[in-house]
Amino acid sequence: MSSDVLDTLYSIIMDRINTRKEGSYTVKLLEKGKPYVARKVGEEATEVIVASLSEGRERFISEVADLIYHLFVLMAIEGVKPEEVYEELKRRMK
Ligand SMILES: N=c1c2ncn([C@@H]3O[C@H](COP(=O)(O)OP(=O)(O)OP(=O)(O)O)[C@@H](O)[C@H]3O)c2ncn1[C@@H]1O[C@H](COP(=O)(O)O)[C@@H](O)[C@H]1O
Repeated sequence: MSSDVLDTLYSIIMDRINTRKEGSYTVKLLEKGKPYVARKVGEEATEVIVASLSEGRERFISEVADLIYHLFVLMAIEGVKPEEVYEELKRRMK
């Protein structure tokens, strides 16, 4: 997965948060609050597990994408940029 795609996704999420664009799912999530978004990340992770165990490759890819999107919305709420996570991952590289 290219980090360009992840960086672009994060930029779009930040744009939605800053402009409060009408009809935006990201804004809808934001309005529900951090605990809701955090729970949503948990739900999406569970859906990844179910897809992995019983729903096939395409469904698994789709659920991973859902998880990444919701995780990025939670990161935006926490004020954590993807670069900070990349740095942490790089630090762990052996
Ligand atoms: N990558 C995504 C993305 N992945 C998943 N989703 C949404 O996440 C939801 C997940 O589905 P669920 O069934 O779990 O949730 P739901 O029943 O729709 O909603 P809940 O009431 O449970 O919260 C769906 O509504 C999807 O449309 C996404 N929504 C937006 N994006 C990206 O975010 C950008 C901004 O989107 P908007 O904020 O909608 O403009 C888009 O350009 C995309 O790049």
